Amino acid sequence: MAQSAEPQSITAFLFQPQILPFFLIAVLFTALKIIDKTDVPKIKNLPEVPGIPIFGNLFQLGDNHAINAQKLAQKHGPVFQVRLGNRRIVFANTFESVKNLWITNQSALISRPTLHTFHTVVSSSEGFTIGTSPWDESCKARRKAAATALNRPAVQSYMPIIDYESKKSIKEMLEKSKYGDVDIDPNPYFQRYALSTSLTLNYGIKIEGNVDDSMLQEIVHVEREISNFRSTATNWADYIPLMRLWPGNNDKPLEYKKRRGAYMNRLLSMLKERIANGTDKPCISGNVLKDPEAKLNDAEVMSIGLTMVSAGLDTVPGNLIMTVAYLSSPHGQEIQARALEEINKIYPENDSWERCLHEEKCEYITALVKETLRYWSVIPICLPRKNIKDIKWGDATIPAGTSFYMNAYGAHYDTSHFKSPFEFSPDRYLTDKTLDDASATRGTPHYGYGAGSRMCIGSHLANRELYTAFLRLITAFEIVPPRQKRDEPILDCMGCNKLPNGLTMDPKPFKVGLRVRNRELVDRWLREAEERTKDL
Ligand code: HEM
Repeated sequence: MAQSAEPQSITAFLFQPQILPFFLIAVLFTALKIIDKTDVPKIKNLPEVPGIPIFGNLFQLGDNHAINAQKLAQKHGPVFQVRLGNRRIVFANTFESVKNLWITNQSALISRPTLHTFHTVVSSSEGFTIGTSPWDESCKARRKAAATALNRPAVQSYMPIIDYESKKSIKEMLEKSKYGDVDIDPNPYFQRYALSTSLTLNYGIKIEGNVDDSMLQEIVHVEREISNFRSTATNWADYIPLMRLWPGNNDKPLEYKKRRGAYMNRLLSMLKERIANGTDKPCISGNVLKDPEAKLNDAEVMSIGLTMVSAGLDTVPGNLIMTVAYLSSPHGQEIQARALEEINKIYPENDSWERCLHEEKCEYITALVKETLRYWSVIPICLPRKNIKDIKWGDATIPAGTSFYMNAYGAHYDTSHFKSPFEFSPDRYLTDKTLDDASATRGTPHYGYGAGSRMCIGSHLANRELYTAFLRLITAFEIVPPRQKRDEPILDCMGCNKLPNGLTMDPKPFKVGLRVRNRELVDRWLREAEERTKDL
């Protein structure tokens, strides 16, 4: 009797009007303490941006993490810690701090964190790409296989594909612009250029149709949506587990997962069918599937396929078309004139279209490619990393298991490293007489491809795609502003982006005019490329 009366009396005590408010506050406080725990405790001696319970610094970083983190760095220093929901994140915001953490500490900073929306929802059946995989034996094997297939000599052997695809895009641009009479949006031509190149490399299957090809449009659309699920800024449910319970929270990710699964499985079955019929063409996944010694299982072959389809799809066209936009501006006219002069000096016989397949002799175009990768910073917050060993930063020890975000935009617009970073200036990357920025030509030129142990393994391929496209576009066309004011591009790296909190830049639509420089010559270059690639 006495035992059953005791709890009742405690309840009665707590529910007294003068006690209840204190009791509720205590309950709330304890609940907050439990929910509000971060994966990694506060790191001592590392500046911290003060945040609020549950959300941490999500509101301060807002819908443009790159710009807002750069502003926070002015107050808290180049490297600081924030809390995004229950995650502790170390942000690096300057060129030097990225170099120290990503390059000097590359063996420690080799893994990637997993995030709920992308890893648990979108990737539950097809698995992760290489760039989203934590470091383990499987990731190592996939990365090695893909890196071997994308190394410099391998990429040289793919130049016929780049020859074919760039010819095809320029030919279609000529036709759609009615040889310069109509302004056009260059984006779809370069989306096909990038995707068809990757599909040919990986599956031996190219996009046969024009830019309205339905498979092209489906893949471009779905991969863009999925890249937003990968963004470190858009999905608050990644950081606040309670938000995952919100009805409908997973509907969109699940829809796109299904749509992606459909074309990924179709591409793999097409390849397997061709292998069975003996009609397949040499390609990366085909080589793995046919190799009896291959150490990769089916899931790993799918992961390489996912990587090849997605990795260059937003990045190559984003860089290409935004520099085409810039070239149409008044300063862009000067850059085109300079580039053309340099190309004509090296290739007085007008054979640059063919020679660029074997050599990269025009230093000015190489510099234009580098400046493109810096200025447009198409992945403003680089793919996230996680350290597998403690890392020292000043007096702080950042424990293994912490997530790191590289503010590539902040590093590219760091005035202590780049002179006049807001100017688009290929000259800063010329090695001789270095006109305006000596520091940029030493060591790592930019972080467009990331840095260190998990740096982009597609950079040789992407560089060749960009170099070939710029050289061919500049020799074929005078790129001029559009006729209508409303079609004019926005020429700053943040203003031009439809989706500043996405993983990759999504350029706002614009048009340019393309005046053919010498129709006879362009027709000849197109014919020759067609002849060279007729068996592809
Ligand atoms: C201009 C085009 C491209 C840009 C700007 C770009 C940029 C990047 C960046 C910033 C990273 C993260 C690196 C890091 O964490 O340090 C990355 C990773 C990666 N990229 Fe690219 N990329 C491009 C094209 C490509 C292409 C064409 C491919 C392959 C076909 C590719 C394959 C990869 C892979 C596999 C990774 C993951 C590496 C890893 O996690 O170990 N990329 N890329």
